Amino acid sequence: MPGMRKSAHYELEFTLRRVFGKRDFRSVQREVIEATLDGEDVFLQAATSFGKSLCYQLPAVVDSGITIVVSPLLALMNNQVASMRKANVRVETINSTTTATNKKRINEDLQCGHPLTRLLYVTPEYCQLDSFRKLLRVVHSQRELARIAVDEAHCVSEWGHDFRPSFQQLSWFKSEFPDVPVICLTATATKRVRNDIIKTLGLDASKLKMFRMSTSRPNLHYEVRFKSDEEDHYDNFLSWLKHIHSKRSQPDRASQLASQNQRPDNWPGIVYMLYRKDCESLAARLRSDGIGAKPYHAGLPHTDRADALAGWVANKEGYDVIVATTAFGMGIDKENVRFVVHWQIPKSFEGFYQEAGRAGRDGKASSCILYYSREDRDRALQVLARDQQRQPQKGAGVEDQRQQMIHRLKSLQALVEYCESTARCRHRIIARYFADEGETPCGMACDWCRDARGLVRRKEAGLQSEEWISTQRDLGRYDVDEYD
Ligand SMILES: Nc1ncnc2c1ncn2[C@@H]1O[C@H](COP(=O)(O)OP(=O)(O)OP(=O)(O)O)[C@@H](O)[C@H]1O
Repeated sequence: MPGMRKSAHYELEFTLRRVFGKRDFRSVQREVIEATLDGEDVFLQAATSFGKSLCYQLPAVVDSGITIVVSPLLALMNNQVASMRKANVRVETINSTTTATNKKRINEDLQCGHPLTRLLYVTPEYCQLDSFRKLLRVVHSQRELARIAVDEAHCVSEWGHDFRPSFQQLSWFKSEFPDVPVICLTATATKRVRNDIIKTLGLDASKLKMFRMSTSRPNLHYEVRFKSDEEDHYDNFLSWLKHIHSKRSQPDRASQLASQNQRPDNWPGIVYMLYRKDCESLAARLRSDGIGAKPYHAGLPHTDRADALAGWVANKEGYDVIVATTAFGMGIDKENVRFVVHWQIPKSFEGFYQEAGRAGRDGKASSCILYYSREDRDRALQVLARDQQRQPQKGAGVEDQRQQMIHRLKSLQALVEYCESTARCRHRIIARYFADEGETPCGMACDWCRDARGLVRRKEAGLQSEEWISTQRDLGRYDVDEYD
């Protein structure tokens, strides 16, 4: 069985340089890779942009057999597949956009029992199909099923209990193939979520190799901007962006950028919205003001989404800013994302950290701005209350769902505290949420550390008072649409 060979036999450094084009391993990458190659089950929790994917991609290249990667989002799968293909690794994905011809070709590769495919990205829903399971049994019988990687493993806990129950069925892998190592990777898991993932996947906690790294992203500049329903914060955002463009357009800077083949207005970023319809209208509004913006959400045709992602990744003119729902985010890897803006308070603390984590993956300073209003806070709480009412009151899984609701509420409350806080470094607040005891270097990389008094002033001027909010709430002013 792959994984029985000891990792010492593999040319890890050579493959890192030759195939992945990296000079050195980052901290613990080597240890994680060695553990999974030695056949251990592994749990890796590390900050966004740490380089978790390499920890299953490199073993897939050096080891024999195929690695199945369970991945939650289409954009993430396509992004990863594209980057592995650039490195000439045989990688495939089966998802809703795979053509019948390609699916047939991939299935035939599996059916022969000795697949040439090194990595196969699939959704948890696909893993439930009998036809796919049958093929995996064939591969396993030939000792060619190298390992199972569960990417963005927190989804097992966060989504598995309600709208994507297939995550809960992933225990099938361990019960069917106990000898095949599993590697779980996530940037965001509280202790409860970690335990839930381990239990759900049927892993033995006492044998599991656990690697927990810091959540800290010191190059991200966190900032909360305050707003209310009374005013449109579009102008605030637009003038901020235009100011950056104009600084980059000054003659010296512009000629420097031109010599590097860069445009002054290529300041790539993502604006996150809660509602699909708002993505299109905001992108159109930005375009009418001269910003190259494209919408991205699950309701758009696949071709439009693929075009938006490809143009943005390639820094193409007209594709500088993606206005997206959370369908775009988790795991997306583009190195020069200079800003992530949340147009409203996101649904969870984890979601906020994940999405903000798309910024600054090249290590350079990048802005993470969250526009916060108390009206949006109340809307988010209303959505939660409504979802709670819709839950079944009896039957299997009720207790799991109840616990899940409690977690969602706690996570949202923690994010509200993050937004309302004027007493602590934002990097520190994030570290505390994830019970991360390591260093949280900030310097001036958050609005509190930069100017705590100014923050208090802006908060007082920008937010509606709690009295006003509660009166409006009683009048039913914060009725909500469905989220994406
Ligand atoms: N050892 C390394 N040296 C240099 N760059 C690396 C190394 N390992 C990974 N990277 C790069 O770091 C970037 C982030 O890696 P990756 O996408 O795997 O992050 P991640 O940990 O999965 O983050 P997220 O949780 O945000 O998805 C990629 O561009 C990758 O090529």
